[in-house]
Amino acid sequence: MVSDYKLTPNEKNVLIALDELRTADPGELARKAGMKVETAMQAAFLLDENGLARVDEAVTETYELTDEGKRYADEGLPERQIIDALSEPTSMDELKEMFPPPVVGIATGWLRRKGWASIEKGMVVPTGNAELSDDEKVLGRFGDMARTIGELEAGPGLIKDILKRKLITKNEDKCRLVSITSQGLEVVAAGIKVEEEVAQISSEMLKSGQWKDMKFRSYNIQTPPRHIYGAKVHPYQRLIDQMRRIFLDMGFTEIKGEIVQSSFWNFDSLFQPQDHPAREMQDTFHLSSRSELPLEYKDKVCAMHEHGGDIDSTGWGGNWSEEIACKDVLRTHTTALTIKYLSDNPEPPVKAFSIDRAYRRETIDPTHTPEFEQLEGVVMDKDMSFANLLGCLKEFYHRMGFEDVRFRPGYFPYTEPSVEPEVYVDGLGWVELGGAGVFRKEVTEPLGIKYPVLAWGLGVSRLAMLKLGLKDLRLLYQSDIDWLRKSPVCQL
Ligand SMILES: N[C@@H](Cc1ccccc1)C(=O)O
Repeated sequence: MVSDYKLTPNEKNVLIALDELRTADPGELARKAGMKVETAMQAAFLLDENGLARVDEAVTETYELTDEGKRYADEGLPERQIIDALSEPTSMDELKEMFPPPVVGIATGWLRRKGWASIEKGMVVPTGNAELSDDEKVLGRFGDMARTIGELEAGPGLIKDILKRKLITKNEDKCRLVSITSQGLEVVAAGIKVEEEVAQISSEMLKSGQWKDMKFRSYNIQTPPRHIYGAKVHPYQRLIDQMRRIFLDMGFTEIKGEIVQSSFWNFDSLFQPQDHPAREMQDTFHLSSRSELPLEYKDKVCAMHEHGGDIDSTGWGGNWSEEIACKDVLRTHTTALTIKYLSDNPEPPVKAFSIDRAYRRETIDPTHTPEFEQLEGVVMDKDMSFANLLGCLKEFYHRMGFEDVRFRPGYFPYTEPSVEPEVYVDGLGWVELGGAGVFRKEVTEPLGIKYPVLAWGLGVSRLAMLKLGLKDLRLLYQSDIDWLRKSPVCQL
């Protein structure tokens, strides 16, 4: 048994109060023990842990009248209002003149159900028996207060019917009850001495020697401390920063750019045909604004699309429309940024990356959001080869902690060859993480780029899901405080 010397003065006072009350709600208990409710409950929980008291949680359900319910409680239910006004068979049309049509609509069904009237050939015929019905009795018992089902003297079926009519709402109130256990009673019976305990020693006490006669509160090193959650960087931002760091460490320059891009930079400069399905309304956010087309490139891009320009290519054929190219879109990939950057910086070497948002018309689900981050990068230099591309991506994924990386053949209108990098994750297998390739001549030539360009666009949120063990990527954007607190700062 727990002997009383281990109890704090608050626990002792609460126990003494409980000895008299036996069972009490927090307010009562605090009043009796002469302390604040929080202090009393803190002590009650400690007593509960030691088996001297019990804290129970109970849920009380109460019901309250809605505005409509209040009105009917005063004026009578629609069926009551109607039956009181009828002395003889009356047609529905007449009723609708006497009462607002919604009231008539609601009432007729109930008139029949309650046996107050029958409906015969469009006429409402009173049966002559319209005693106070159970639901009316219940409505009458509220008197403008929240009531329990017991106070309302109603069965669950009746309450359900009235809830369905939206005349009342249900509230659930949680309340606690503290009661003393037999062990607690024994402790009180054995006698409790309440002594002030000192939690902190002061220099005064030391100087005066007072401390010798004082009782000090002992430490309980078993009590789990309250969790303290320090401020920290959002886990998703932390991963983004880590990816950025890796590319900066590898000697890349970070580039930034506009979210709104012309179709020219988002699609045409990347040799994406103007009838490409990705350009359709259902895939892309189209804007009503337009941009000027860059004079130095537009004719060359046009020639490349229409007939392959001056290189050994057939182009896509047909007419390339300036009208389509100047329409603005929310960038559907960050490749729009890298291609523009390359056209501004055609001299080798170029090593650039961006980590930023892209926008596509996706229906939101656990693995899709209309806004998402991409990690885009390009390397342009003399003698760059496809093997350099694979090496670069492998290095990145290794630095992100993925040991096994492989590449599957892919297709993008702007790269040849094209690949889709995949990493191996225990329990999931190979997971695809974006696209990469070497820019086609059809892309580089009109922009005056003379050397091979290695390019990639990687999914960032997918990588974050893998690193953070998430099944739903929406969590990355929702700032769920509980998840944020629990997510560790160091990922192993
Ligand atoms: N832009 C492509 C990725 C990609 C970028 C660069 C080269 C090849 C592919 C996408 O969004 O899916």
